[in-house]
Amino acid sequence: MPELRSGARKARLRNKQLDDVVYPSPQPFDQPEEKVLPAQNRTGRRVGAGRGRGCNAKVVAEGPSPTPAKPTAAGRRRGVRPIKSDPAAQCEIHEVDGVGGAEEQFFNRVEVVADKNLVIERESAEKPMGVEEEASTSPIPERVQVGSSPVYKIERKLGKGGFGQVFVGRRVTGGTDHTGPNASEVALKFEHCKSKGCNYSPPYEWQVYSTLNGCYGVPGVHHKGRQGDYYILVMDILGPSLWDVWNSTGQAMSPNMVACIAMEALSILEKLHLKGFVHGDVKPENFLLGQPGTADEKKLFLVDLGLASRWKDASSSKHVDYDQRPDIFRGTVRYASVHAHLGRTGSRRDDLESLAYTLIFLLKGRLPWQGYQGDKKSFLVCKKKVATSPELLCCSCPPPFKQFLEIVASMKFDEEPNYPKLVSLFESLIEPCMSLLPIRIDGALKVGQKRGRLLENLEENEQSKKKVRLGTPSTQWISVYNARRPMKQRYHFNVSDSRLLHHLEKGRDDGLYISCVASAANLWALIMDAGTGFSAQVYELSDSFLHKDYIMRLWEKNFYISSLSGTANGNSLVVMSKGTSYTQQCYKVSDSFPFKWINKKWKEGFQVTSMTTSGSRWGVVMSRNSGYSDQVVELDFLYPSEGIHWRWESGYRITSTAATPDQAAFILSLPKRRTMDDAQETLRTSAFPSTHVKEKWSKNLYIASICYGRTIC
Ligand SMILES: Nc1ncnc2c1ncn2[C@@H]1O[C@H](COP(=O)(O)OP(=O)(O)OP(=O)(O)O)[C@@H](O)[C@H]1O
Repeated sequence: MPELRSGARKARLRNKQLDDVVYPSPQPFDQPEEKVLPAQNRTGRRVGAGRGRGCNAKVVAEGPSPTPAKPTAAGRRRGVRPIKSDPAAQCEIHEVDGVGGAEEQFFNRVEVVADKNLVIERESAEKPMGVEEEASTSPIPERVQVGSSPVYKIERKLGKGGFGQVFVGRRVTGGTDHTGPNASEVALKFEHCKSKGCNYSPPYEWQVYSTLNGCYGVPGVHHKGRQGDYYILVMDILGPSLWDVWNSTGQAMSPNMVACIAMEALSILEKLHLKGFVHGDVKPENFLLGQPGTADEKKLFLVDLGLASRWKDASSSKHVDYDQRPDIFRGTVRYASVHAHLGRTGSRRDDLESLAYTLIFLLKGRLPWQGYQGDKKSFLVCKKKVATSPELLCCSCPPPFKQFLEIVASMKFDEEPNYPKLVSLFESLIEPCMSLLPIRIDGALKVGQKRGRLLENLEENEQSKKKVRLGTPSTQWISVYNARRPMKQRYHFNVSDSRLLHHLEKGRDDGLYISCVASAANLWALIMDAGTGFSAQVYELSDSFLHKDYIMRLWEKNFYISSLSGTANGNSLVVMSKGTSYTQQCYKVSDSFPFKWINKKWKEGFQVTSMTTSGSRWGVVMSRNSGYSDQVVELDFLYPSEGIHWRWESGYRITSTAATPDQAAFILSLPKRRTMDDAQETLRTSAFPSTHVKEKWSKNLYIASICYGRTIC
């Protein structure tokens, strides 16, 4: 079966494919990949697309908890008291340090989310609303005249995307050229004014075309305006897309052909980037050749600027700021860069990574992440991309493709691509006789001329220092250290359930409270501090993740979750303390990282104060009055060192960490009050970092957060 995600998907296949071009019988993987649009587009276009399906998240406000068990005398005045893991005894609370919590407060505080079915909304192959439906109610006009344009008669359909339909427009009078304002034939892109991409204002793409008009490799736009219910763009007519060509040439292209495409695509992207834009949706369907039978028939063009965004601020000319919003995905799953999957602000490196996947697809006919279906598609595809080494992805490809991928996949967010060097990688694959080339490489030749030998050696050294994705997942301890005034800190690791009580009692006797807990291989790690500021502490070891009744009961007694950890086999250790600054708390358990929920709670004044995982599930605790003025998330399939460094530079510090066997998440916070010494360091170690901790202590750096899970690839 072809890779179709829904009936809607079928309907959206290009008319061109269905009507005009006769293909060899399709292979299971030969459907063009569908673009996924953000629910909220930073550029303001296509807001709302992709919404409405796939989100089963429920926020359940809980009713009153059962009456708490009466505290035992033994528990009174004790700072730390365990509650047995025996399920029958789970609700028995042995510690109470003054029972408080009026019902009102209790209700105020309770906001438990016990939903386990959160799916990533952006992944759903939701049919963008708009053109298709509107088309039936508002027929495409027979003649078009917008602004000062000549009158065009509408002829055959050239193509259709999620938002636009493109038709041939034949000039009714005059017009003798092939391209330009005086052309006899033009391409007319219709977008319905009610489509989500327009929302009664001209499509965002128009602004980009206006800024780029005349840019090398971008079709010229001659007129635009509204007629009836449609916004219409009049542009140069082009020929088949690389997707069409790939299909008509038996779904494989020669290295010579793909090398020409690589070089010319790079020169087009260079020009586009020079204008301050990134394309945001580089893929075979968006590269078109010139019209057959014209001088441009071997010339490459890049269309569809609907997802373009600025990498360089128009007024300041500075690079836009780094950010990560894991709920925002823009682009096409098959070709999107890993950073785009993870919701990082688009920059030049993303177009290049998408180009690498495009080239490898054209060459090999398949990418290893094709075939995933369903709500977790984007997650699974991204995971596969991270775990596929350039070596593996480019096996059977000539070496330049692997080199290209290695370079672009390890680029920094604000790094300027070395276009001449990238172009030159493919030179060895080009046939020497220019007139026989399947694609014209005029632009690439100009880019290549800039290249100097000296520069080349310099850059090669730089590249060799960079990390390349190895494709080998690894799990490690991630420990975070904060500078602070000297204090007593103690750690225990490889602690079995039965030894927990012993360590905690010993700590309590020495005036230490638990500041962090973590788990590896179903054994616990405990960090105990003298400087927590807590006045009382209880914990519960439970065979569920997380034990709602216990937490609610302790909330009622003015204890708040101060740390927690889950184990791979579904157990959890919840530590609740008095003496925190928190005034309200809520938590959520979810099957995928609950960024949407976190984002919603941020808006309500909550901040993440602890989080953990159990297998692939996440447990996130958020509190009001946490002492942070702002918070951000770094989420990745490996340790996101670059993102963390960007955040550090902006004053954020890691305040929570958690990792599954697939992903690591970091919460970074901006403290309301800056401390004198805000130094922070992180370590990743295969074994518990016992010797490292001692070294850090000698420098007054103390463990602030620790977890075990996915780090590197
Ligand atoms: N200038 C052109 N000349 C010829 N065909 C074109 C031209 N522009 C677009 N097309 C055809 O129309 C199709 C849809 O165009 P385009 O990608 O701009 O629409 P879209 O609705 O923005 O698509 P998407 O859903 O990818 O955002 C293209 O894939 C191509 O086949």
